Amino acid sequence: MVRPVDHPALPSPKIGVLLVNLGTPDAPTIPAVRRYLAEFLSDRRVVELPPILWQPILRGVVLTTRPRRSAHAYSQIWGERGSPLATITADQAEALASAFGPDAIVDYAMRYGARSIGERLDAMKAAGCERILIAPMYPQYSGATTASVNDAAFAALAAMRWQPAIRTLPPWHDDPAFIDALKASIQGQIAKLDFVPDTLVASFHGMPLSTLMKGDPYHCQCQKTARLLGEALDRDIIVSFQSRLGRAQWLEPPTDMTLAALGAEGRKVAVVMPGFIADNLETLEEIALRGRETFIDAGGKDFAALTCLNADADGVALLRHLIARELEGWVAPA
Ligand SMILES: C=CC1=C(C)c2cc3[nH]c(cc4nc(cc5[nH]c(cc1n2)c(C)c5CCC(=O)O)C(CCC(=O)O)=C4C)c(C)c3C=C
Ligand SMILES: [Fe+2]
Ligand SMILES: [Fe+2]
Repeated sequence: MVRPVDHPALPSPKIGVLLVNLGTPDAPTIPAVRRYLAEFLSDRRVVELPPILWQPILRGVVLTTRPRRSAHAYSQIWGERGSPLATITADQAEALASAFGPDAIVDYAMRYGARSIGERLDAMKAAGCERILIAPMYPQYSGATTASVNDAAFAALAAMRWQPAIRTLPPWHDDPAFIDALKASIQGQIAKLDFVPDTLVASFHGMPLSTLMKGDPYHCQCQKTARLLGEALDRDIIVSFQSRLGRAQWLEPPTDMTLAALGAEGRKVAVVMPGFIADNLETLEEIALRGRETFIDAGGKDFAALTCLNADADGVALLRHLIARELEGWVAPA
């Protein structure tokens, strides 16, 4: 068959892997944080109130008060390369660049703010990706996180004439490889502390209690991660939920009250945050800085906030394992 001379050039077929995390402001400033929060908190997967009720509260109250406090929080954790969440996600993608063979492209995107999912999917398509794995970087599934990432990916696809084939990475909250990676990371970090923790707290990002009642599996998946981790480490783990926002009832118990009570009891505490695969504002500011303060103010002395798996060897090996399994049939096993 003869190809018309003006037929558009076609790149050779590739596989794409798109790591997607939450997103972060462009800068630790009030205007940048306001822009970020306006997009984030307008997502109906995140705040499920009808927009006619929520938007006046968001515009009139939340976006006039919260950005100042949040910008200050971000300024305390901002690094030379920017927001830790963005930097670590970039490092994870970089570390995986050649993990799935010469025909696979590994990239990353953010659900909110810069480096959007649509922009990166367009870039992958232009580079010849005919099959793409969307990999939301959340161990536990929730409508507000995993589903929101997948919605945004499929919305971007809706604008494409020639869509790539798509797979999405399932949650891995109970995957033995995740539990093993957490166990190794926690044991390694605890061995380097200058005290021996007698109490291990697993703090997860909170969600409104109503999401559990409506069938969101997030709460159960957090509990299961903590139970399996406790079994693997052969020790009790106290589960708590951080970052309550607004007046509605959230998942309980709250991490700040848990840490205050443990401080008052004189416990030696290590906090792990197995709901995040990369350190971010919630781990570095809310727990490592403010959580420590709460604990010390209540009378506690020994406190450690352990880091997430990040782009450390254990973290990269885990992501490689999870992604390789999902690419089965698309790329030959390594
Ligand atoms: C790990 C999963 C997360 C869930 C579940 C989640 C739910 C959720 N979050 C908010 C509101 C805010 N979250 C904020 C920051 C933030 N949230 C997550 C992850 C989850 N959120 C991360 C990783 C981060 C940090 C991002 C970074 O740049 O480092 C913020 C912004 C900061 C602040 O002002 O406190 C808000 C707001 C809701 C309402 C919600 C569930 C419905
Ligand atoms: Fe959040
Ligand atoms: Fe928070």
